[in-house]
Amino acid sequence: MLKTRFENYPKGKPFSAILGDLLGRGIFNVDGDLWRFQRKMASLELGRISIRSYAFEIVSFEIENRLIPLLSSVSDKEDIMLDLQDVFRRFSFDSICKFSFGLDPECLELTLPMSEFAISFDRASKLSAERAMTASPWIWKMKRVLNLGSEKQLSEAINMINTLAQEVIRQRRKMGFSNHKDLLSRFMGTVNDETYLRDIVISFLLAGRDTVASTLTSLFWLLANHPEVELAILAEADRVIGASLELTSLEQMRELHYLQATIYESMRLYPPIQIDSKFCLEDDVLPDGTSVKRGTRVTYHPYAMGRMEQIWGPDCLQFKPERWLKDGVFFQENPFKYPVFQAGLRVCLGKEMALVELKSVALSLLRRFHIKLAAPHQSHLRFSPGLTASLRGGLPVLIRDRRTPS
Ligand code: HEM
Repeated sequence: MLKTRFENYPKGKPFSAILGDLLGRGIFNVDGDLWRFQRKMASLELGRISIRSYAFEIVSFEIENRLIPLLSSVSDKEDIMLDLQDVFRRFSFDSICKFSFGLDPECLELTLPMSEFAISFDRASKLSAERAMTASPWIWKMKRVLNLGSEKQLSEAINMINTLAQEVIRQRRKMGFSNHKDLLSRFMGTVNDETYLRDIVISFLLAGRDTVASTLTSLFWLLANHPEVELAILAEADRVIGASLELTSLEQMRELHYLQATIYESMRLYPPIQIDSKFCLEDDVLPDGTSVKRGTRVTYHPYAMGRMEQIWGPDCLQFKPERWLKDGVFFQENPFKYPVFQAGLRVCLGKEMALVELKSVALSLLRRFHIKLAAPHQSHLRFSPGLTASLRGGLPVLIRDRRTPS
């Protein structure tokens, strides 16, 4: 594993460069000491029980009041296809905005236009990924100096993101923040620096939106192709929760071991962040003796690692939630073998919140609806360029209410 000296970015690296490094983290667009301080604060806030219950409250509200009504409105209509990926992206954007800033962009109201914030993020993410794939860095660097083509568009998207993030902070200030439970209000109680707060806003949106939507999209595609796994999830829910379809409590969600195993297994095959890089701040030596010079980019590949026979055995390409269960109880594989949430010093700070969100959505939708792929014979998923995995062409599905007699 990389030593801690491999911090993320050289001092003063611009946000565009951070986006270009495959997972944005504006919080850490800073030198090592400040990064450690900020990460510590974020980790203290996200570690609180109160914030987890707050996350559960928000997610439950979004599911009951927006997601389920939306799916119900198209259920049993054989001529209406729904792009589940688009729905999940809207859902996760609304949820992360409410959780992080206490503001509601209402993206899940399909009749309303998608938020300009979300559109700018998508544009910046796509352009950054395309930049990372250019044959030589000189091409994009030259375009950036001349402010041309894709670099001009990227800089416009980033300016828009920065302006909107500042607007979020202004609104939060105007509405008052002392009695609010969202993350930004908690930070505003102790920090007054505008740039720091702006970076927090951007970091949480980048970290918590597309990752969740991407996981849900692949999960539902896998479940549509593995009805036996779907049945096992439903049987576990009936056993643990009983007949009530309402989401009950965080404690009860934790008892859904098979569901958790299914989510982990789905992310093993389809990690939302397929590839991740770090830059080396000083000359260093990896544990296997490989020497790495200052400035080298070191990349690891969770997508490839999840499919390696040396790591997962001869059935590595099969979707088998059981590999995560010991006597029916979920057990965590070594995080260095499964770096879907990173590991060690840099492990995802929102992991617990993400799991609550993923389990809640999966459970609520599976228990109410039968979700059928509109193109059932697609044997593998195809991705578009972006910082987070997203399906080319979305995930068109047909929805059927489970209570409707067949
Ligand atoms: C399935 C969902 C998610 C996955 C797979 C995921 C994965 C990751 C990964 C791989 C990193 C490490 C990036 C790096 O430094 O190399 C990370 C960092 C982070 N994640 Fe998540 N994440 C998810 C959801 C969330 C959510 C919902 C939140 C917010 C509530 C969040 C907040 C963060 C933050 C703040 C960091 C920065 C930590 C740091 O760089 O030190 N994540 N995440």
